[in-house]
Amino acid sequence: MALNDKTAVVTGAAMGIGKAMTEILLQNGAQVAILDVDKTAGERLTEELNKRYGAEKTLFLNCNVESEEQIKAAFQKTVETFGGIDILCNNAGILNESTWEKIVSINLMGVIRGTYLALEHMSKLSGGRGGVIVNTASMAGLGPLPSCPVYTATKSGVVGFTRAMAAASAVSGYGIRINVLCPGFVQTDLMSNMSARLGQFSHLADVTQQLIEKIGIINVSDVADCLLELVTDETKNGEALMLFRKGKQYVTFPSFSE
Ligand SMILES: NC(=O)c1ccc[n+]([C@@H]2O[C@H](COP(=O)([O-])OP(=O)(O)OC[C@H]3O[C@@H](n4cnc5c(N)ncnc54)[C@H](O)[C@@H]3O)[C@@H](O)[C@H]2O)c1
Ligand SMILES: CCCCC[C@H](O)/C=C/C=C\C=C\C=C\[C@@H](O)[C@@H](O)CCCC(=O)O
Repeated sequence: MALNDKTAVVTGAAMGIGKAMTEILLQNGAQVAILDVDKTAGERLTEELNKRYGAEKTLFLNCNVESEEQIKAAFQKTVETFGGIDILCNNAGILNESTWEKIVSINLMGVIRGTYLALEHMSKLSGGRGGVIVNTASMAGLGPLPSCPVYTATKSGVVGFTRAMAAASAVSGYGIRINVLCPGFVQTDLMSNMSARLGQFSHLADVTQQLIEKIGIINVSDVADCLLELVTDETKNGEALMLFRKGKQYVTFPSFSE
């Protein structure tokens, strides 16, 4: 998929991985709706991007992915502004085991909500032009992080949901490819104040730090490069792309069909 004049929606786009995703999509010719709950960070980023890419290429929408009303309005405004949606990056996510219901509400339910709303705008069965959805999970969605059991559960859920939706899309003829990114540890704010984020599991902070040192930390640009691969390679549907310091790898899952 060439990105010139394609329209992308990125959630959690104001900082970290989402910001890097937004930038690589703009660099490759797309126009981007920047959705984030942090109005100040979103407006600051949009002002910076407008200077580099032109105001006609970006649209900031203050949006909490926990809110059906807000995300519905954001998608509608995106369609009104750019004429449609071709790419969705369900990226917004948090880590704080003390508020585990919020992790579920944002990391898993927010991805489901965004995907289902995108179907209404993107599916060829409902007048859309098809496209691609990339969900941001984590390596924790492939193997458990003992210090973050609910975060692990949400990311495992995103992997499973993505693979099921990709199969459903292929069989149904939605014309939408759906893939999942599983980064290892990435240098962003989500990695700060780790002990506080672990809640009742803060006693496992040292174990987690040892894992961080073992697996290593990558940059947001490494994740953005993998996003671009999943967006532009039209052979990719139902794929889980894992990336960490040693490199990237498409995950092979058990097959029960043989
Ligand atoms: N940093 C890592 O090590 C790492 C590794 C693998 C996966 N991830 C995942 O990558 C995604 C992005 O994380 P990050 O590391 O860039 O974190 P970050 O904290 O740097 O950025 C997260 C962004 O999402 C926004 N956000 C938070 N809650 C929101 C909500 N309810 N609605 C809309 N926007 C919201 C924040 O305002 C922020 O701009 C998350 O899903 C995270 O779980 C992160
Ligand atoms: C406190 C920071 C949390 C960051 C969350 C973010 O999503 C990053 C996750 C990165 C990596 C997760 C790796 C999970 C690995 C598990 O499979 C673990 O059980 C592997 C143990 C490997 C070993 O000990 O050899």
